[in-house]
Amino acid sequence: MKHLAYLNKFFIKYRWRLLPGILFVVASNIFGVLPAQVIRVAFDLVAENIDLYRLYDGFNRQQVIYDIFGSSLLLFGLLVLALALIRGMFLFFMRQTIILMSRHIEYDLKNEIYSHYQALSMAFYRRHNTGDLMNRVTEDVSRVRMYLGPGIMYTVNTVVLFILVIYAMLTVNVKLAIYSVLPMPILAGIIYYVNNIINTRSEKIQERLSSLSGFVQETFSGIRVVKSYVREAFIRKSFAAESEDYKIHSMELARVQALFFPLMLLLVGLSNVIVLYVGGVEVMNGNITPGNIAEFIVYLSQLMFPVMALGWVTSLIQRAAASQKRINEFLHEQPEIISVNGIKTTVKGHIEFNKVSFTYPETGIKALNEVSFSIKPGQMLAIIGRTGSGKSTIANLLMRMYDATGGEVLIDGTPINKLDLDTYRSQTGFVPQSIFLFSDTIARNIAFAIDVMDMPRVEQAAKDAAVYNNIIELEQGFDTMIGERGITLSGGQKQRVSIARAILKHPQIMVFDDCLSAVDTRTEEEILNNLGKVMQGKTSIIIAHRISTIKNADHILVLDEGRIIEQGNHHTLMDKKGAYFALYEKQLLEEENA
Ligand SMILES: Nc1ncnc2c1ncn2[C@@H]1O[C@H](COP(=O)(O)OP(=O)(O)OP(=O)(O)O)[C@@H](O)[C@H]1O
Repeated sequence: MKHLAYLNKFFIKYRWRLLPGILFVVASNIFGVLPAQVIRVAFDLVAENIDLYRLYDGFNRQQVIYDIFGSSLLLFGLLVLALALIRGMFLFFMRQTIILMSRHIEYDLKNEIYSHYQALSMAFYRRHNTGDLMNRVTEDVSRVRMYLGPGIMYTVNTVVLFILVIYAMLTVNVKLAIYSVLPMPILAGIIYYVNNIINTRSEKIQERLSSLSGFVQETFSGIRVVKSYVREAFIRKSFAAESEDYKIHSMELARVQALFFPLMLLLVGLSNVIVLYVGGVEVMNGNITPGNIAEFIVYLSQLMFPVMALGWVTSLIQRAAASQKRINEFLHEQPEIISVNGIKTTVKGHIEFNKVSFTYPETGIKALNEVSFSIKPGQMLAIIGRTGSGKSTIANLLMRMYDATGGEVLIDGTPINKLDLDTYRSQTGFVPQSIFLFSDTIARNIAFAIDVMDMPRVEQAAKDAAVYNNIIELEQGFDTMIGERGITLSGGQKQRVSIARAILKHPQIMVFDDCLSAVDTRTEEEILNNLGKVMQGKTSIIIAHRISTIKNADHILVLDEGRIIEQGNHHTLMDKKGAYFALYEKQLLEEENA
């Protein structure tokens, strides 16, 4: 329950919805209880008047008595109707305040979680899968809303109705009141017990559903692999097995649910029988009137819902508490990458790595080991090395996706973690190794860094990235949808759109992480030439596998197992006749053979 205390701030924020809401609940219940008393009076009136009517049998007056009797019954009928209408009005306002409040809080909570997610660092995203992140912002928030809306509404409703009805019962006849509410605690207990079973089973179903949708999502994302390996039948079988599991759990739930209502009706029926029997005896003893029995039956029917709600709301609150616990776990996660009072400055582009080491927190893999180098504004740094040698890790540290675990990364002489994160990142451009494009138009993908679309800038960026001609050849040009809802670009086109997206920013520091691998050498040369112009006076870091890509760089680092094994420019490295030279020879040979 303590986890739900987190939501109290929202109750304060929306107090002017909650407080009137509670008043409306009370008012609707008062008008819900009153009709029972009107019915009792009407019932007794009928009993009395029938006797009176018979007494005047054969007299002229009998018709007058009949008329008075008829019109007073009509009056009672109208009174019951009016009370029901007033109750209905308050019920409407009750929902309009409390349920609407829960929707407002749901909206606030979702936004709060989402923006917190955005503040969290890469390591957090590595630790948790996307399904989990999505579930907490959708499923868990929905459960919490059930507590905020129906949970609170029915709890107040139950308490108020209980007090009013039990009080009304006790004022009529204590003995009858005790007898008729006797089965109620049993009813509430059973409902609570059955509800818990239902919830545990629902939870299992939910888990199965998540795993089923995860399975479907993955197999459709990888549909090309599935088809090319002719694994459709195998995947279908796995899907059927997952569905079977889901079906079994759903059927188990349906069995319990099927028992639920008959059991409840049995206990309610039992209460009615007790009222009729004990009430009948009391009427015969002259302690109560037959109208009181009718009144009691109405009370009992009114109590039925709160008793049901009691069990339901209890388990609903338990589930909401479990969900809020999960939400709080994420909300209390602190971003590892922070910049408190960071320096907001214009970056010139002087980069220095001073004995930088880095170990990935998730795996404990030491990806960089005392790496030192320096590069001045306007220069191009190239990084080459075997796969897994730590090249992308340098890019990650430069973009401050992670902080170095040893040594220092300095930007214009200032430690990178002293700079304001957003200001710094807004002056850097990054083209990641695994290209990610949004399911949107090409233009909007390229213009991702800016708030207002600027077509001339988009077109220029596309030209610089040597993808302009490919785009205008498409039927809808820059307005062509790409991604899941649109066309599929080739690997090289995707890389170039991604480069255009970074170029458009005109950043002071640009990092290209192996993003020319799917581009042919001629186009690569064109892009590098354009970059030379765009990045004049700015710093670029190019990670590559081909020497042809980097041979014109001002400084080249050769990495191996997280260490720099050679550095210099193309000529000095060639003269060394070391690892770089060997790689060059090897690639030259491969090219000749090709
Ligand atoms: N996010 C991560 N979490 C844990 N370990 C990682 C992560 N990213 C990389 N590594 C590990 O760190 C080491 C260096 O990886 P890195 O991606 O920097 O190599 P790379 O030189 O860029 O390789 P490639 O040329 O194949 O892209 C590898 O052993 C890799 O398994």
